[in-house]
Amino acid sequence: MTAFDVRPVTEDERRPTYDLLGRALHSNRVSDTTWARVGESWPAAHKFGVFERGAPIGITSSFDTGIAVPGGRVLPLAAVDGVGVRADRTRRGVLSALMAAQLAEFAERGIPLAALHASEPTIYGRFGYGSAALAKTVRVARPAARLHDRVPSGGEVRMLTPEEAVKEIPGLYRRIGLTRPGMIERPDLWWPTTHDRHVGPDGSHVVAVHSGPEGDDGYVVYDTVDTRTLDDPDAGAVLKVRDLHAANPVAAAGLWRFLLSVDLVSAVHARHRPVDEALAAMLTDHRHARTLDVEDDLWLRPVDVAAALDARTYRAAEPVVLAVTDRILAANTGHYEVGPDGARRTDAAADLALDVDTLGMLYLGQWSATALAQAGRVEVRDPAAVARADELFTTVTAPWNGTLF
Ligand SMILES: CC(=O)SCCNC(=O)CCNC(=O)[C@H](O)C(C)(C)COP(=O)(O)OP(=O)(O)OC[C@H]1O[C@@H](n2cnc3c(N)ncnc32)[C@H](O)[C@@H]1OP(=O)(O)O
Repeated sequence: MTAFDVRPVTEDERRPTYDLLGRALHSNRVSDTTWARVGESWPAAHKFGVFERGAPIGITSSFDTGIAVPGGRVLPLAAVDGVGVRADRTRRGVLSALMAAQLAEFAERGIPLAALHASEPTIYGRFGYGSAALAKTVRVARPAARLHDRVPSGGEVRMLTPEEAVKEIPGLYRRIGLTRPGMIERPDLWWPTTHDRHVGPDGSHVVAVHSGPEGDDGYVVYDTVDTRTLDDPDAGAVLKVRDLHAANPVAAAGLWRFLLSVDLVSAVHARHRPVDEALAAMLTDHRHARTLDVEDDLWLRPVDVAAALDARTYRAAEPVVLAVTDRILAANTGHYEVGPDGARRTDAAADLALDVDTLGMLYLGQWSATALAQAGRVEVRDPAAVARADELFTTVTAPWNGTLF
């Protein structure tokens, strides 16, 4: 493999590296107008590039934020929001060099966890990222879907103007808080593309807010796609949910009740929803809410294994000793005792052995130790330890990220 010279991106290289990423992801070259709007979301900080004759051929980017872990603590997170290699320079180790440099920098800065959304699931395991939270795509039939009588009710829904949405939604997301393991804080630099997310590229998105006795406590961003054709003039529109967060069950029910009440809509389509969202259970006939797909959502990389393991809570069970192998950040390789009192390094013999990417899969509670052992990802040295690890790592609420970055 060729050794590539990885270095931090400079201020002047922000736009060329943004263009490189856009090209790698097959989006159109960014116009001056778009760059004026989204450029501030692409600072030089925390970006690494590989360059040839002054031009970037590979780029990796991240921003600092916080992630909720089981038990509710919010840990520093490096959110990897862009990785791309120029098409004529792929498969010769550019990404590998970028990832190694980026992970070393995260470790040096003492960041315990890194995360990303993967364009393809085969890429990131080798760098220690594991598929840690899944998400589902759900399609609700309209007007057939009806909420049953006992679904919580109360409060009201009001629609915002685009200007109000841009102003109010960041604060509302913050106030709603990180209600599930895997959710992240959305820093200021994430929001400028809110013009695209919350207003829509051409003002096509709708934002509605739910208010309860304590004030605003939930919101939904959606747009509609007209599916009528000459052959099917009654097809109506499909309402696509882009972003929906609620602080409590009344707000969640109120937002879904609103979505299901919008006229001239034949289906409500929501991608990237929590796998255990109770929508089907809210309906009189739960077949009117079909899960179309379950896909990998958040990929998590323990950067400081000891700190990450010690930061989450565990359910009551006898401790287990994990032997963790990390081929990139070698300092993580070692044995860790994990129990209800936390986690610490140990010299004791290991009950279970796993690579650091599998630890990423286990960490937020999405995958059980049993499933990971059955899949050959956890090597079982003491069979009794598998059930203990299941109990320790299980979470009542499924993890979910819910933020596109
Ligand atoms: C977090 C995000 O931003 S997700 C978006 C990721 N970006 C994209 O998908 C844009 C399009 N793709 C690209 O830019 C590039 O192909 C990248 C970034 C995915 C890979 O970059 P490369 O420089 O080719 O990766 P590199 O040469 O270091 O490959 C490392 C290993 O991963 C494998 N690999 C890399 N990309 C892929 C892929 N798309 N599918 C399967 N294997 C892959 C390589 O074969 C190599 O395997 P090996 O170690 O067994 O030899």
